[in-house]
Amino acid sequence: MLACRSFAFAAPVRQCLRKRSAPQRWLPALSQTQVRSYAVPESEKVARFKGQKGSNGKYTVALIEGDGIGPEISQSVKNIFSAAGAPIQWDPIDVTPHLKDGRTVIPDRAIESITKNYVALKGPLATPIGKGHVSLNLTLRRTFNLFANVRPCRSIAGYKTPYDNVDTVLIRENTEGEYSGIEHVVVDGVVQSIKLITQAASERVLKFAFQYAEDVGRKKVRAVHKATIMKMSDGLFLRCAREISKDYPNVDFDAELLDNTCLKIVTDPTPYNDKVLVMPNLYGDILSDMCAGLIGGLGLTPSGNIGDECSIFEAVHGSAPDIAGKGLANPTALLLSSIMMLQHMNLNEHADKIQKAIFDTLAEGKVLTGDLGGKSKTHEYAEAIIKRL
Ligand SMILES: NC(=O)C1=CN([C@@H]2O[C@H](COP(=O)(O)OP(=O)(O)OC[C@H]3O[C@@H](n4cnc5c(N)ncnc54)[C@H](O)[C@@H]3O)[C@@H](O)[C@H]2O)C=CC1
Ligand SMILES: O=C(O)CCC(=O)C(=O)O
Ligand SMILES: [Mg+2]
Repeated sequence: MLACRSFAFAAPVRQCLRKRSAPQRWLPALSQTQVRSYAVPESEKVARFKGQKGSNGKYTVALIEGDGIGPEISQSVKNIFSAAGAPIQWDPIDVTPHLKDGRTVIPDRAIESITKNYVALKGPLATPIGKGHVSLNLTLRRTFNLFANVRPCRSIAGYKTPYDNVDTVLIRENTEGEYSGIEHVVVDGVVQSIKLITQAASERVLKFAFQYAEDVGRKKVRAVHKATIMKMSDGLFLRCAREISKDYPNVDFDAELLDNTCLKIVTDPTPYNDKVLVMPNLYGDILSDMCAGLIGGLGLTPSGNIGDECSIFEAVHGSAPDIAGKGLANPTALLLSSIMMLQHMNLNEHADKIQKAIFDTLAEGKVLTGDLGGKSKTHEYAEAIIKRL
């Protein structure tokens, strides 16, 4: 099983984060080369990706295909990576849970693969409602201490929505908060669910958010909270944010109440383009789906679950049971997550090449899946991307 994991950056990582002067690849790349990058900061790659190239010149990445539309969209990623000559070999793993000592656990083989390979790409995993096993998505995040969930959301050139220039970055605390899973019946008809907020977990995600803002050249970190109501829990998160902000004099800081953030983003998202939003778990879950709605839906938004020792990349969306098995799914969100993964592994040339083919295909607008108003099947869209490589 996993070794004990630190709740803060280890000292050498901390030094590495402070010393770096970031090559600001994320935003400048947009205007200079039209290659749109979803990179996590350079410091994260240096500090976190420790994978070894195999004797065949390839890196092994654990692959969880997932449920519902998972296998269809994973197939698109595999086909496109293979056509692009990306130096990745997949290690397919099964995370079907079983009971051990009364607890839901993921198979050891899956844990070993992710631990050994440092990175995984994950399709969506369905969670039963109200009963059954705990969310495997949350279990993976907690098992590997993937404390920061980075969820960027950018308008797609050529795809018209009510908003033209959305470019939000949301960082969600990923291990505790409202999703701590501590619930019990007090007496019949009375249930209590505990929102756990700790200083350690708050500080590590806040440090990550400030470092991220500095690395990608965003002006401000904004903490999104509801400390007016949850005075102690969100109050602690906010207090930690104010303290951590003092270590980052080059990044401005402010805070906003969650309900006000929702109102403002859907009214005009552009003022959020120079900010990094950081927040407790549940707020990040909800706001990230809301942001996806601004740019054309969940078929388009990627994410990275980042930890000190390994990272798992996945789309923001779920298993989409309403369209599963019909070839209707848009694989772009998982594809962009795989681009984030390549950038995290410092395989930027491959990331740029695939990313350009994706955005060019979308911009041309001839081969699109149904969610974007097109008529093409998942595999036809993937083939159109492959033709452009
Ligand atoms: N990280 C993960 O693995 C996540 C898993 N889930 C799980 O997924 C299951 C379904 O949840 P829902 O609430 O239905 O959310 P969902 O995200 O699966 O679907 C919401 C809506 O978006 C559409 N959609 C999602 N991804 C799409 C894509 N790639 N292309 C085109 N349309 C897409 C769906 O068809 C549906 O209409 C649940 O069991 C839930 O627990 C939900 C969110 C995240
Ligand atoms: O684990 C789940 O069932 C849902 C997770 C989720 O909504 C998310 O990761 O955004
Ligand atoms: Mg969600």
